Amino acid sequence: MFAARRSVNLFQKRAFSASASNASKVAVLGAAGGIGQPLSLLLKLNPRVSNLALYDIRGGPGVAADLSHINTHSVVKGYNPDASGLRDCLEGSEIILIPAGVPRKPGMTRDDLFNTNASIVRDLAKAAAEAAPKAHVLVIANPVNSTVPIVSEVYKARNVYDPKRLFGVTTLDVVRASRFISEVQGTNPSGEAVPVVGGHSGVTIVPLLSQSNHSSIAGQARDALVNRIQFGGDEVVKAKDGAGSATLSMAMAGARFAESLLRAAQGEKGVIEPTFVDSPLYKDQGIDFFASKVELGPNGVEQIHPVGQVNEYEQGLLDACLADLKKNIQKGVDFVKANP
Ligand SMILES: NC(=O)c1ccc[n+]([C@@H]2O[C@H](COP(=O)([O-])OP(=O)(O)OC[C@H]3O[C@@H](n4cnc5c(N)ncnc54)[C@H](O)[C@@H]3O)[C@@H](O)[C@H]2O)c1
Ligand SMILES: O=C(O)C[C@H](O)C(=O)O
Repeated sequence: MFAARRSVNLFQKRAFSASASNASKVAVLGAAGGIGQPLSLLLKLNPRVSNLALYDIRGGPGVAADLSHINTHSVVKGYNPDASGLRDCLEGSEIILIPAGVPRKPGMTRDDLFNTNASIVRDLAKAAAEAAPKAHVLVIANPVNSTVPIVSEVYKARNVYDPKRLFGVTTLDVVRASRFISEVQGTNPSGEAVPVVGGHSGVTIVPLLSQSNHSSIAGQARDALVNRIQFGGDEVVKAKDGAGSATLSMAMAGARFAESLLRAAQGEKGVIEPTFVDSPLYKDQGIDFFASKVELGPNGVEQIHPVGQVNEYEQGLLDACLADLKKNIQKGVDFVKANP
């Protein structure tokens, strides 16, 4: 009892010192949605967040009023798309998370969302480039392989592009990978780390089991596990049966990534997350964005880790990934060029 009380007190002290010296405004665009609501809840519980700004085309102020009753120190405010709602939401933000956009229904690919989500992300990026050009932008809206290049093109057109501050959120892929491998191996998922590189859709999701604790998994067991990690999103889409895709696990993954960025911004060294960023790794093949482990720092990307040693099977996965990724990225770039 005494020990429990003591650890709560220590947590509160740490929480206070982090917030006292570091005011961090975090904005969520699409905050009233399936991801937006639980993500905003987790951010409200994060002592590193001082201001939480919640925007949606409908429902932002309602979600904000609800969360604002939670007795953590951050101030929560909701915004509607009236005259200056989006701008006010964005101004002063250190981190902008974008889960705004439609989710998949059974039978759809993430690319099938492009026609709707491309313009949503483009317009939000335009507003962010104007109101908070130095914020870290975390793109959750699918298809991530294309929406991240859309944001970069919008920022480039306004001469405010900083490749170190733009992130496609691929955290859910490693969250799933560690969970799925733990189920197969009967281990604790928190002790499992499976690097996942490439992009965020189907075959562009490349798990590197040879770099995990279970490098000897082979044959059908390996194929089944790789397939489950690559198509884990489909499992949820199917189970929700028309009511959307992963929201709760995604909220956890998005909150974890935001927390990692805040830890790095507040001076912690060696914070590493997988993320889809402007990357030198395959630029020689015309592929400007790639997900791999990235060390985060106060200015965003500190160091992009290479893919590392892969086996022949994984090289095959990578080859398939790169072919698709190139097309997905180009589609985003072309969209902004044709629809600035
Ligand atoms: N990166 C990932 O790993 C990952 C994981 C899960 C889902 N997603 C994607 O996240 C997106 C959102 O999923 P969801 O389940 O939360 O969908 P949802 O439909 O439940 O919520 C989307 C929200 O966005 C809002 N919105 C729409 N247009 C907007 C605009 N112009 N400005 C602000 N808000 C706007 C809607 O009002 C809604 O509240 C989808 O594209 C989905 O595919 C990505
Ligand atoms: O599968 C989806 O469409 C949503 C998301 O990208 C996921 O991986 O769960």
